[in-house]
Amino acid sequence: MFYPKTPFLGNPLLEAEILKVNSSALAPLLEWLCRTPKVTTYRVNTLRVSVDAFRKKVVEKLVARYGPESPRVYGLPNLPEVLCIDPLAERLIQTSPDSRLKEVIVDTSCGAALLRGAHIYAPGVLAMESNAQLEELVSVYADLTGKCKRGSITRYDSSVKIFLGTGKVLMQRYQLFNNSDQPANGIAVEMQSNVSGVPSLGDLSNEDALLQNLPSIVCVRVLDPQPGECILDMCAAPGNKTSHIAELLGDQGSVVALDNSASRVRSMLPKLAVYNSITAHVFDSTKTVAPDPAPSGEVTGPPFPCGSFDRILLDAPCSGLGNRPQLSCNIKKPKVLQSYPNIQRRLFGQAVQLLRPGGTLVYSTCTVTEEECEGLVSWALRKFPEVRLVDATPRWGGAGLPLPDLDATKSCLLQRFGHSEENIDTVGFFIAKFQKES
Ligand SMILES: C[S@@+](CC[C@H](N)C(=O)[O-])C[C@H]1O[C@@H](n2cnc3c(N)ncnc32)[C@H](O)[C@@H]1O
Repeated sequence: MFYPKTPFLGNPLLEAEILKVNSSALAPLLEWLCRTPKVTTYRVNTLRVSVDAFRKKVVEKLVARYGPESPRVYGLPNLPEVLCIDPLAERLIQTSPDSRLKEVIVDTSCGAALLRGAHIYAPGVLAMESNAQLEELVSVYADLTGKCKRGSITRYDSSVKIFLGTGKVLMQRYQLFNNSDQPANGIAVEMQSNVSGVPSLGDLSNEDALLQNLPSIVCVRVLDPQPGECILDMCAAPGNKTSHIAELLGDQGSVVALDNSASRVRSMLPKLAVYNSITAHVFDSTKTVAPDPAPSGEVTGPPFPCGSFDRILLDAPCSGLGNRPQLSCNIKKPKVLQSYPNIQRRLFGQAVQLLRPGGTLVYSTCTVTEEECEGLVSWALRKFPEVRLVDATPRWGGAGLPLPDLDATKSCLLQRFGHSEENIDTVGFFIAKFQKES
C-alpha cells in the first residue's frame, strides 16, 4: 500500500534548501515527518480532577470499544499531569481496505487527525460515493495531491490516494454537499479503525483534560511557573499552554496572554475565563515594550514597562513542520519559510526587555528547521549578552543540533524532539531556556 516518504511530494528545493540538514539525514527526517506518533497524550487539569479519575473514564471508553485487548493507559515520571494511551496491538490493526466498501476521500489535514485517533468532521470530506447509507461502513482515503473535486460522486482514481482506515457513515451526501449558506458541520464518519493503530476514540478533551502533544506539556514544565508570579505568554492562541501555566500556578498569580489574531483570541476566551489568573488581549507582541518613560499609574494591559515579568513564554509563530503526520506540506515556497526567523527575532528582542533581571524566558517552536531553532538561539546569545542559556529540564527530548557557534555544552542544554530520538515518538518540537542576568 502506497504511503508518502516526504511531505513535500519530492520538491527537492524545499527539502534541501529549507530544512538545511545534510542529505544523508534528510531522507529519514522526511519519512519520519510523514509517519504518525503512536502514543496519545492528555494533560489533566489537576485543579479540577485527579489523573486517576480521568484515567478511569478513558479506560472505560477503551474497554467498551476494544474489550479485553484495549491498549494500556499510564502516567509518566516527572510529568504528573500527563496520561498516555498506547496504540492497539499490531495484530488488531487493519492495514488494507476491504474492496467491497464504498469510498470516502478526505483532505490531508483531516487525514492526519484521523491517523491520530480523530473521527471525520464534515468540512474535511472531499468526496463520498453515491448511495452511501447511514451506518454503512466505508473505506477512507486521503487525497495527497489536492486534485479530488469536492462533492465528487464517482470513485476517485489516483495513484497517490492513501488508505487511512474504515469508518461508519453518520452524514450522507445530501447533508455534506448541500450548497447552502450554512456549511455542514459535525461528525460525518465515525472511524472504527485506522492504519496507524492509534485508538479511534475521537477527542476526549473537556474542562478536565486536554488532548495535547507531549513536547507542548514539557515546554510549560521547562518554564516552571511558581505560584504568585507574573507571567507573559507572548503568542498564546489557542491558549493550550496558557491554561497549563495557570494550572501550575495553582491559579495564584497573573498570566498575561497576548496574540495578534483577534479571531483566535475570541475563540480561546471562553476556555480561559474559568481561570482567575489569566487576562487575554489581542495585541501585536512585537510592540509589547512600553515607550520610555513608561506611563505612570497601574498598568492593566499591553504595552508593558521593561522588566515587568518573572517568566516569559515565547511559543513563536513558526513553519510548523514538526506537526506529524504531515501527509502533504502546505508551504510550497522557500520564501515563506525564510520569513519566520525575522518575526521570531523581533519577538525575542521584546521578550528580553520585558523580563526582570534574574527572570526566565522559554523559546519554543513546533518545527524542525535549524534556522528557527538552534539558529535563533545562537543569534540570541550573540545579540543579548544579558541572557544565558540554562538547562531545559525536565528532559524528554534529545540535545539540540550542533552549530559552528553553538558548542556541544550549549546544545546539550536544549531540547529537540526529532527523528533521531529513540525513546520517544512524538511531534517535532524545540525548547530553549534562558535566564536574564541579575
Ligand atoms: C505556535 S502558535 C501558539 C500556540 C499556543 N502557544 C498554544 O500552545 O496554544 C503561534 C501564535 O502566534 C500568534 N502570532 C503570530 N504573530 C504574532 C505577533 N506579532 N504577536 C502576537 N502573536 C502573534 C499566532 O496568531 C499564533 O496564534
